[in-house]
Amino acid sequence: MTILDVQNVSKQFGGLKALQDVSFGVDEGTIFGLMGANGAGKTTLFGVIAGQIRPNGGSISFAGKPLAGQRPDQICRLGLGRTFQIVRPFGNLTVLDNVIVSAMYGSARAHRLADATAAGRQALEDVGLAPLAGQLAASLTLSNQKRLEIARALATGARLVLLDEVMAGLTATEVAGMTETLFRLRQERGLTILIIEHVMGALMNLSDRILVLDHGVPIAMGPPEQVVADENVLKVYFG
Ligand SMILES: Nc1ncnc2c1ncn2[C@@H]1O[C@H](COP(=O)(O)OP(=O)(O)OP(=O)(O)O)[C@@H](O)[C@H]1O
Repeated sequence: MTILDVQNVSKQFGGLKALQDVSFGVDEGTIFGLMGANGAGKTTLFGVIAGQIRPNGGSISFAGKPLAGQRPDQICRLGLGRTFQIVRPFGNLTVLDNVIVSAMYGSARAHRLADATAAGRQALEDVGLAPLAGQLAASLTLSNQKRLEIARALATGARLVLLDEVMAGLTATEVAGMTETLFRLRQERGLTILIIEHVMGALMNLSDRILVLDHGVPIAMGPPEQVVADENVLKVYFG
């Protein structure tokens, strides 16, 4: 079943066409990769899907519901969460308090502190941060801050998460650990993941399907092995 349906989405910033007629569908419980050089439009596409950027054209539906005109908080409560390239935890709060705040905000609608705490603890468990629940978020390593970002998205009750470069700046061992965690989230939680990643090996390994953007234009889409052999992709990456 298609959980996210993007049809002919376009976005211009003044004269710059950041996205041109972008269409794709993401099946529930799959990992969908977004690939493209710096400035290709990947983060803009995340912003449009999450309701932070209004597109100039096209339509998006999530779990069968059109997202047009919905605010980011409304989209979040429908079960669509995102992380940002630059991690933004509440540094002065503990790891657990960070996810409790998310649980109170999102689709899980945990109004009682006990429910929010349970949802938060589960999210920390899911990303392997449970042992660090009592630490201040600011004291975490970059790798664990990225994990906390994912946990915050999960704690909102997200069924689909948009992950923006969660591998950036991590060591090879940390990348392997993160890859394993994302596979487990898909397997055990049935989570659907849309992922932007410049760490190519990880993107190829993780993704069921990949969309390649070049200056806002979709140039290839398919399974990783098909996309890396695509003539247009080779031209853009290797000239
Ligand atoms: N708010 C904005 N105002 C004007 N131009 C913007 C804005 N946001 C993005 N752009 C431009 O739109 C284009 C696409 O940017 P975007 O950040 O989506 O690319 P990206 O593929 O995510 O790049 P990166 O891999 O570097 O994060 C770029 O040329 C960028 O400069």
